[in-house]
Amino acid sequence: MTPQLNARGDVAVLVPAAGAGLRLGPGGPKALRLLAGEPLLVHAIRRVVAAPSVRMIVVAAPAVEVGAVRDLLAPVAPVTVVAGGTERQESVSLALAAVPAEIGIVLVHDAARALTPPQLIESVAAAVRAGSPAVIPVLPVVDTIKEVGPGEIVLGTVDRGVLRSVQTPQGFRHDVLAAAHASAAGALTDDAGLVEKAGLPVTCVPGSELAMKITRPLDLVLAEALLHAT
Ligand SMILES: Nc1ccn([C@@H]2O[C@H](COP(=O)(O)OP(=O)(O)OP(=O)(O)O)[C@@H](O)[C@H]2O)c(=O)n1
Ligand SMILES: C[C@](O)(CO)[C@H](O)COP(=O)(O)O
Repeated sequence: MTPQLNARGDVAVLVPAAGAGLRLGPGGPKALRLLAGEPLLVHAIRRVVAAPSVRMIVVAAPAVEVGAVRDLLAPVAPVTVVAGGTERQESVSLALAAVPAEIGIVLVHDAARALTPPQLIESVAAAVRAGSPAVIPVLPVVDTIKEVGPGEIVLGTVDRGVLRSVQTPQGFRHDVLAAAHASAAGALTDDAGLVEKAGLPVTCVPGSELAMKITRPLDLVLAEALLHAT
């Protein structure tokens, strides 16, 4: 039986999944690439549907794959599938348009972070519910970070104590995310960046190693190992 969403939940999760996956190399859209025999998107959605607050899931799929993605996800969860855009930001905007006004909290979650645990989805949603207009999960930066100039000459060492590596799901009050996307000028790599530009506070909560983004070929190998270790 298909797992059901919580009709009393207060959270919609937008899942941008329309990217090409160029950094992963040839093999088709990244969200449909296989991890332990199943598409990354299936792994991601299975974890989203297991989060008790989630009432609605909207997937932005590659335009030519919308029908196939509907069929793929039908046994996994009740999802709305829309065609994504050429940039991640456009895919998120198109998915957001499908969310009814009465859902108060909207999370944006990369299909590429396929192993993100349901608990992280809940902790981001809880922080928005507690009053933060925008919430991001973060991890400390573990490498020494250098600023470099022309000719790859080091200009200086950045204080990594003030840096964070940012993950998804990123959580927002619905009105805040809608306003940020409506006034977005120029593409940014994450949704919280749009809210920062609007001058609103963005709150950090602890992220998860399992929410790693599958970006390059080695990440698929690591994800497969993590899948078997958890
Ligand atoms: N036009 C786009 C671009 C990206 N994404 C989604 O945004 C998430 C984060 O993007 P990234 O990991 O960079 O994926 P790709 O854009 O596919 O990767 P690449 O830059 O290597 O092509 C992914 O789930 C991806 O499918 C999207 O929905 N629409
Ligand atoms: C949203 C994101 O996953 C947060 O780390 C990231 O910014 C996506 O960036 P990408 O360049 O599209 O991979």
